[in-house]
Amino acid sequence: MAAIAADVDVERSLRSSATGTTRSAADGAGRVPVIDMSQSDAAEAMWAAATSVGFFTVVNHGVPDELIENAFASSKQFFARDLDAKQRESPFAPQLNSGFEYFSQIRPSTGTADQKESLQITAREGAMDGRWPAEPEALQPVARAMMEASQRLAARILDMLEPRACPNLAPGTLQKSHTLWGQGGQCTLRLLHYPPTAPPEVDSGLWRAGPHTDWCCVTLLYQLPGPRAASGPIYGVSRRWRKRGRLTDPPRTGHEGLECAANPRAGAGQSGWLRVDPVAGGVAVNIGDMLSRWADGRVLSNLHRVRTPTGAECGRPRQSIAFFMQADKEALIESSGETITAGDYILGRIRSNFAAKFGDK
Ligand SMILES: O=C(O)CCC(=O)C(=O)O
Ligand SMILES: [Fe+2]
Repeated sequence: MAAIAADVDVERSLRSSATGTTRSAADGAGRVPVIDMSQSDAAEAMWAAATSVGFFTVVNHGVPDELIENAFASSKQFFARDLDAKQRESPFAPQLNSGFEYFSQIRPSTGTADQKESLQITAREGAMDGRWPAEPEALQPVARAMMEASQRLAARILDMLEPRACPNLAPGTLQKSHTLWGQGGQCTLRLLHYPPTAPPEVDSGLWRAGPHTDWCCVTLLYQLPGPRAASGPIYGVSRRWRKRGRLTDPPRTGHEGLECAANPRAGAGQSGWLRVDPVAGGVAVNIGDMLSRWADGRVLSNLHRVRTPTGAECGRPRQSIAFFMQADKEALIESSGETITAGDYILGRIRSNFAAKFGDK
């Protein structure tokens, strides 16, 4: 499977350079583009973002504020439970990409376990049987609703990118290839919790999430502060800060730390890491390897990572929610390189991150 090996090699090649520098946001360079989905030029702006940094934030995206808030609340309650209960009620099934995992994802770029716990919910028939946690009770219905709203948004995004990214596909192919809860379903909602880090662990060589590319077509990444923190037309910046002319550096909450960089395949070398700080009312979006393959490289996935907290950020947790738009198992990802089913592709990438869970050496 040359396709899988090539994509994993991009991550592995970072081992010696994974600690590249973070560009300061003070000069405005630290922000990824914000795209207003309600504007008529949204598709144009999205194409520009997808073919440069590969990361952007969408606003007016249609996912209800209250749903996002409820999802974060249920997630918080779930992670506050005993480790034993989480493991017992939601056993991790690596081949299904489903269940609860605790400090067990080893990124090829680092060789160390991400400092996080996560609940993976894959929308395939039977995948969550015996894996839905009993508490909080609201988690299952909220997660299902989040999946539906996220899949709708991701489908809109794919529709907007498809004519330029995959001109040879029949219109609508991308969105039709991503279904929820069928036998071949592979879309995954991931609730993430990065526990507080104590100052001595800083510079330990550990990452909240080591540098990687995503395996999917597109990822929607919900960050905190959530929707209600928006207080004015300049997304993510409170009135008080705007008055003082501080447009690019809103108050820190400790939930920050996500950074992105261009894919080394872009040929521009390592261009440096940009901050993808939470934008109130916005959802961060990034291009994954599956879309990049389908588009024959017309769009590139990007690297991203969650750095370890420093200074005053220490002692604070990070919560995020990711939705991975991954094509159904039988979907054929055709490219000029190798044609591979989406099922084989995802399985290969899971294996590269959870080798021990498969009993691999
Ligand atoms: O928590 C985050 O923001 C990043 C999560 C992520 O990149 C992933 O799970 O693939
Ligand atoms: Fe990711």
